[in-house]
Amino acid sequence: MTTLPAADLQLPLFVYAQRESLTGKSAWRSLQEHYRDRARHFQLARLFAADDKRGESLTAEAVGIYLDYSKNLVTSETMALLMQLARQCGLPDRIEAMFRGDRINLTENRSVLHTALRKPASERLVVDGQDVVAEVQQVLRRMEGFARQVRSGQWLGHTGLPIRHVVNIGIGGSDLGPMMAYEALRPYSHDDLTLHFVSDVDGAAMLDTVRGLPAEQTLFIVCSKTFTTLETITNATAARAWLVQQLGAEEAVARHFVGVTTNIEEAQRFGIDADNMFGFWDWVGGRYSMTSAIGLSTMVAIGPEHFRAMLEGFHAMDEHFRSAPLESNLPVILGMLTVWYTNFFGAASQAVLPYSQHLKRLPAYLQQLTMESNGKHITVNGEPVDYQTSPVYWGDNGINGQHSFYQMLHQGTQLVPCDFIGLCQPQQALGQQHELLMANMFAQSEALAFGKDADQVRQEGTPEALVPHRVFEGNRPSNSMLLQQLTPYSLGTLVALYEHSVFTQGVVWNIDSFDQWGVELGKQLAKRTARELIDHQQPLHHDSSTNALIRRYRACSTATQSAARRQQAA
Ligand SMILES: O=P(O)(O)OC[C@H]1O[C@](O)(CO)[C@@H](O)[C@@H]1O
Repeated sequence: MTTLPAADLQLPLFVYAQRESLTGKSAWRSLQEHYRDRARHFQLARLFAADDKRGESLTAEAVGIYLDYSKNLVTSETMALLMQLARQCGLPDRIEAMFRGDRINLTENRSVLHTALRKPASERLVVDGQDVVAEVQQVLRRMEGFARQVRSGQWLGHTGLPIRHVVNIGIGGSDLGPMMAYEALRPYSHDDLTLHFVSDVDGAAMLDTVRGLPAEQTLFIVCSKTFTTLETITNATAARAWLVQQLGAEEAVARHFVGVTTNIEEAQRFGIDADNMFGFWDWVGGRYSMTSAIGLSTMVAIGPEHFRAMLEGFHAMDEHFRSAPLESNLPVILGMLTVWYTNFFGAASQAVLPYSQHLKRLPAYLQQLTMESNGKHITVNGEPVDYQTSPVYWGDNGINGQHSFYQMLHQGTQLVPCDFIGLCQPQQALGQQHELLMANMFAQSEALAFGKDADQVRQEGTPEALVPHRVFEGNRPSNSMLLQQLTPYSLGTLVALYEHSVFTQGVVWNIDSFDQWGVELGKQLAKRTARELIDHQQPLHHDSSTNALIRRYRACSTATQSAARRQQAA
């Protein structure tokens, strides 16, 4: 955690703080009027009936992603007002400031340069006297050398055997991106290598993973930006003990552990060899780090060439975000639509529904990206907001969702804008199953938008008593995104699309999307509580609920331990 002297914060705050509150801006007030007088009465069926080109005009396309936002509760007037709001919030300048390396992470006084991680090697970006692109490329080349050795079987374990299993130990941004990418790009993965991910400090996670793994062919990649995260260090310590016990030699650690971190000293203290360390920089936020060395497991799985293709996809979307007019800028459109539903329709959540088995971890990845970034109620000026910020992002593989929570999307009482994501071509075809999959995606967005009225239900011969139950009101908004195919490149474009949508929202809400102070208190309390759970003599000074829970836990665990001892003795 960085604690900054107040003086350090003066300059950036002065530059970026918005003097006029969001709700005082003229575009905000125009949107309020627009909502009150017109938009809250919008009916998608009527909007489509009035304009037979709507399904083609309210679309945008860039770097291989086709975005259809016509099934949203908007008109071209709404979109124009939203873009006006984005401009009044200074979005174009803020985009430039981020790409330039200004310290836009105000509360930590840091640049935000994940976009530099995917810049082509031929470019330069000098920040604080350092060419960050050159530094990035240097680490990438080391990662490539290492990945090639592991993939080709040249990197040998302690007993001289090649690596067959790679265990990524990390949590949050040091886990979710690599895990999501591994799932998404399985068809690109090396046949002889299996990746595993351990994040949870629940011992079951590590035990389940190592059970049956051949230690002599297993490599652990310990990923932690700070190298102080309790869960990761605890799991890495357990993994090291397991390895040493299995192979009977402390020296084995050098061939079976690599570290990815910004905190080289701490990783060395842990026992990771300097040669086995891959660094990155404090200007890469954890949830924005899958294109840094945190992506080492991804690179080992899919190979350096595919990893570079993924970086190119990210970069293509970065450039689009930086240069396209706001009106046709995919991340801006997506971000401003979220602002529209959150702040004017009062939507509290946003569903992400990929129609792709391989994108099944995308919603989990996006939960951290969106909510750790924008789940805040204090503006960069240090004042509480008087409007809502991040909605709850949630979702699952769309087809599975249809048989689980879509009932609520269609007939529940809450408005839940949906992002449908589909592919024109499957990674691997199986008969006509892809057509069936995509038919479902198109059908769901159509059903949500247009529903089915009582007359239609009656015409189907439905008994009168059931009619109200079988009516679909429709008018439920969604975006549909089509990618040609799921490739390393297109995955990069998709993830960068959401990164920049989150940025857009954060700029409008005038919050720092790049800190995460809200995770600290729980961590501090857990440390103290862990001591109390281990040492039952420690006095308890919590509230009465927490004290009672701890006492109950102590009693249960003591009883279980005594029973286990009795069983052993018998
Ligand atoms: O990579 P680290 O430093 O272990 O942090 C892991 C995760 O923990 C968090 O700091 C939240 O506690 C995330 O922002 C981060 O991605």
